[in-house]
Amino acid sequence: MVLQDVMHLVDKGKMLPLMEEFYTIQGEGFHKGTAAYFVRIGGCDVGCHWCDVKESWNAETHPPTEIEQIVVNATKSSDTIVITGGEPLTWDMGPLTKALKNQDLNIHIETSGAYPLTGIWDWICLSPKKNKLPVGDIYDKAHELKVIVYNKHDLIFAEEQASKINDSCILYLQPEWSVREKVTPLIVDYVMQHPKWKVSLQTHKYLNIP
Ligand SMILES: C[S@@+](CC[C@H](N)C(=O)[O-])C[C@H]1O[C@@H](n2cnc3c(N)ncnc32)[C@H](O)[C@@H]1O
Ligand SMILES: Nc1nc2[nH]cc(C(=O)O)c2c(=O)[nH]1
Ligand code: SF4
Ligand SMILES: [Mg+2]
Repeated sequence: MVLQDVMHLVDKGKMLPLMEEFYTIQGEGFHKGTAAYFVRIGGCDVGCHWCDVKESWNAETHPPTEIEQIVVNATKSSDTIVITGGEPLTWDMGPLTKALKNQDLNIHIETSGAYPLTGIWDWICLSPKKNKLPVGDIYDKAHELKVIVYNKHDLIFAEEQASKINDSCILYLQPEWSVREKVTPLIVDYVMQHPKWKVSLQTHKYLNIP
């Protein structure tokens, strides 16, 4: 396929820069402990300095992959597919999620919400970032809000974000991994004093799984 055709298909969400796919246990948030097939799409310009997948940022380093291929692989492994990245909403998620839905799969997204919400989702995990805030109506649609806590100020940011979210949304505070020993006690105290929040840990890192 010539480059122009590939770019056109990526633009339409029919091909996506695929970084990796793996069958594992959802480590974070509401569905932690549940087996799921992860699809990691390359490309993100949000620039979190503590991001644990910086290799995902440059979309050009990840091969444009036909969504049909992603669906074939996903169908073999699990009923639950987690689309993550990178920032999946960099791309049009309509075609991929429609194709996965046709296979009767549960489709979850991990997103910063920095770009408009596209696609059909059974579960939306919104993890907002200060340097590129969520856009559009994702605050009305998110099922869980997962704020990463790197320092004390992030608790103020968490409350600002919670004030914008829908009433059914489940609220999580998750320690930033590199400072977990310092911030986890802060989060524990905060959740006991503000019990509308729950603690989320990156349990896959404790389990030594992807
Ligand atoms: C790598 S991101 C990809 C999806 C999307 N770009 C986002 O940020 O939501 C997946 C999840 O990991 C979280 N995360 C990334 N780096 C982390 C770190 N160092 N410690 C804790 N959580 C982290 C993100 O906030 C997000 O909830
Ligand atoms: N096991 C596992 N659970 C996760 N939950 C969210 C992840 C992500 O990187 O989006 C992730 C991940 O990378 N691995
Ligand atoms: S938005 Fe997500 S992928 Fe992008 S830098 Fe932040 S944590 Fe990493
Ligand atoms: Mg991860």
